[in-house]
Amino acid sequence: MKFGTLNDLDTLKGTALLRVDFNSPIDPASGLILDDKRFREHSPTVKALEDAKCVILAHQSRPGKKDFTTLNAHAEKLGKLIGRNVEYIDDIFGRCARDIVNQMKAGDVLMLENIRFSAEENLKLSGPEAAQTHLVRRLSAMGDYFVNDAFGTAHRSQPSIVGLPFAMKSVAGTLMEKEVKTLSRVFTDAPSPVTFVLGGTKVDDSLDVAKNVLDSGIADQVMAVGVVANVFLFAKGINVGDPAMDLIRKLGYTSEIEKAKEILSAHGDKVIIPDNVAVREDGARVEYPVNRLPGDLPVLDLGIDSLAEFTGIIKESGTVVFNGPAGVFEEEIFSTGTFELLRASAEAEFSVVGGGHTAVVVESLGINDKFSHISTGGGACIEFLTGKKLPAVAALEESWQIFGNKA
Ligand SMILES: Nc1ncnc2c1ncn2[C@@H]1O[C@H](COP(=O)(O)OP(=O)(O)OP(=O)(O)O)[C@@H](O)[C@H]1O
Ligand SMILES: O=C(O)[C@H](O)COP(=O)(O)O
Repeated sequence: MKFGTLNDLDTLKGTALLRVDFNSPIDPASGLILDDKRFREHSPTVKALEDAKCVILAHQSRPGKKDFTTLNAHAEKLGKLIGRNVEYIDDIFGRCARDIVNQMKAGDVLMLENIRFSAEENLKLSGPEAAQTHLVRRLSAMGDYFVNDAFGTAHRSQPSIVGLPFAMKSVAGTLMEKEVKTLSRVFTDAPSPVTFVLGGTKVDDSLDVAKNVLDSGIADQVMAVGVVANVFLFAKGINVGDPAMDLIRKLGYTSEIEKAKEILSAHGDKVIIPDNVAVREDGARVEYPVNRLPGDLPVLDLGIDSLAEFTGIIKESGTVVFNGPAGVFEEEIFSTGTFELLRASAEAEFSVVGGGHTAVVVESLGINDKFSHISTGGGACIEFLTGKKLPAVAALEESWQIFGNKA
């Protein structure tokens, strides 16, 4: 099945409901939005809708979290970036929101309140169920068509993501289209050899990706770094020490060790694991071979010898997919592995970065232009790479079947 895009719509006039993902890091003290990547990435879609009355639906964080807040600053930031007035209203589908939408003129942009302020948006529902929520019924009555550009939220089965496509004609925005097309290339015509570098702390997701890409033959090799490497090392019978094991336990990943063992027994020769690592000893970076690690020191980065081996393999790769840092890069002495692996990956013919932390590092190193693609998705990108169809994509495809060719 295929989904519709902006090019498939007969007209980009009328009232467009545009779902974006502006969820961004926010400074708790000042309330300032600290990173505008997602704003920059959604701008082309907002611009493409310049003849429409553009009603933006977005979220910031989740209920219960400190950065769960209103979208006033988000409207301001978008306005500055696109050089147009973006009006913000502290309402989602109530009388005030409906009145203001009714008064909009072509070319106006309106940002509704954080859609997760509506309790229903925080439910996990199927598309048809979600289409029956008050939220979707009210919102769909306010627009002529729906544009989903929120790739970063594409892995959530929430009403604005999966319900609106069942209630009205819906298409993907330019960012959604670009993300799906580029990430799909990893599965289809990626230049070989294909190397996945999987690090960071999300061990369960990373092991799912590793299993999918090795079972299916998409990856020629998987490099494990960060906490993911520690789990593989332990699965291989290496004592990574108490601090690393405590962290694995604290993150709830003890059961992942079994999964890592299964991957190693099926594809052991294709899983590349560090031979030497860096630990903190008396406040300094000290390197050890993994089979001579002192049991009481935390493993915080790839060692230099393994780094040389890993960058060598990356340099021979046609495609590199990088998700999750190689160490505690926030501390300068443990940033070498992450920085150097990213610099090497940027040189590959086809280079893709996923994961919020990793994308921020790439931008701070000033090598963002060298990568073929830096995904705006954290969880969405990694779930895509596990080979599952994302709920947002499935809903857009269904929608195109239902409404696509009808006026
Ligand atoms: N060996 C290690 N021990 C402890 N923490 C580590 C280690 N290696 C990496 N990390 C930590 O992993 C964190 C990032 O992991 P995460 O899986 O969240 O990355 P990401 O997928 O790029 O980001 P996001 O969750 O924002 O999408 C960093 O804060 C880093 O300090
Ligand atoms: O940043 C993200 O991953 C998306 O905005 C989704 O946010 P969530 O994990 O709170 O659903």
